[in-house]
Amino acid sequence: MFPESTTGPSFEDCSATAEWLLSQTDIRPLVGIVCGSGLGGLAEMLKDQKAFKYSNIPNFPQSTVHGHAGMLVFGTLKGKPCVCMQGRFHLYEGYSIQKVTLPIRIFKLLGVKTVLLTNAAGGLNPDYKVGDIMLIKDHINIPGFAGNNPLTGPNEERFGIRFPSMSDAYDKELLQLAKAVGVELGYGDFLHEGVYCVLGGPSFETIAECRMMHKLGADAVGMSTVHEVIVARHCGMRVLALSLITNQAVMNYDSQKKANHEEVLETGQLRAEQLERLVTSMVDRIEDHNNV
Ligand SMILES: O=P(O)(O)O[C@H]1O[C@H](CO)[C@@H](O)[C@H]1O
Ligand code: HPA
Repeated sequence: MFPESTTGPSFEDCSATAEWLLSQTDIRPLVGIVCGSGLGGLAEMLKDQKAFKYSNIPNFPQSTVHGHAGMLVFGTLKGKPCVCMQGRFHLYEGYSIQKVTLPIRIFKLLGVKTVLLTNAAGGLNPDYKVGDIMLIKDHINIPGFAGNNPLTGPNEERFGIRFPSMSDAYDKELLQLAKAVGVELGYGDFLHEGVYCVLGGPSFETIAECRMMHKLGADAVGMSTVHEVIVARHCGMRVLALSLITNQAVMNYDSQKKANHEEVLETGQLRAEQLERLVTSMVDRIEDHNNV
């Protein structure tokens, strides 16, 4: 038997939430978007909006972090039906990892084929500058090393298999497309492809931890996204994820700099428009199919 804390919301709970949402709107989303810290402006790009406060959605957790509005917005982007989480959940908010990733399973049950995830992240790669965009090509799941994986517990076969691969987590076709679209938009000088490392938070990293992650091959660090990617891939949705480098991780003992959430939100505002353009152009160009 699995302990209660590792079972998470049931398939029936997820279905009930999806059915409730589908009964409230005619939009049948093919693309699901998750907005990172300070990046919620993306949701405003949706046309013909139908928005739900998280507090009004059955079984949904509540957003508790500044910069995460707590609204689920349905609408169209470039004519394509989308659903957008204006605010995500994080482990450090105290939710179980299954609850943190519940909306991704709801996306699946709503009919979503492709998930576009955004986040704010600290740059570990010395070549990255504040305001750069990193397309995520791979991840390092530090909580996962210690057994904190969203697929822990009995496997729900209706979503996916017990042991999903993660070597193909980030869709290569979408990555190529995002690079091409980024260059077309003139973002070539501040667009990278790199590895995202997730930590539990909410405390920011020590200098030694930043040095360790960089040595392990990580280019950016954050406290989200990876759990969502694992759940999205488990149920066969395609994934594109990108980080806005909102601050440079402190790697040097001589530095007076300290990571802080205000800087994260400020950088989000500075680059919001460019990020919105990139995501909108991607939505316009992606083809809607699964990639299991
Ligand atoms: O990953 P998102 O949700 O963008 O948020 C990032 O910003 C917060 C820290 O400032 C952390 O929650 C980190 O994960
Ligand atoms: N560390 C962890 N998470 C973050 C950071 C960071 O430096 N910046 C934005 N989210």
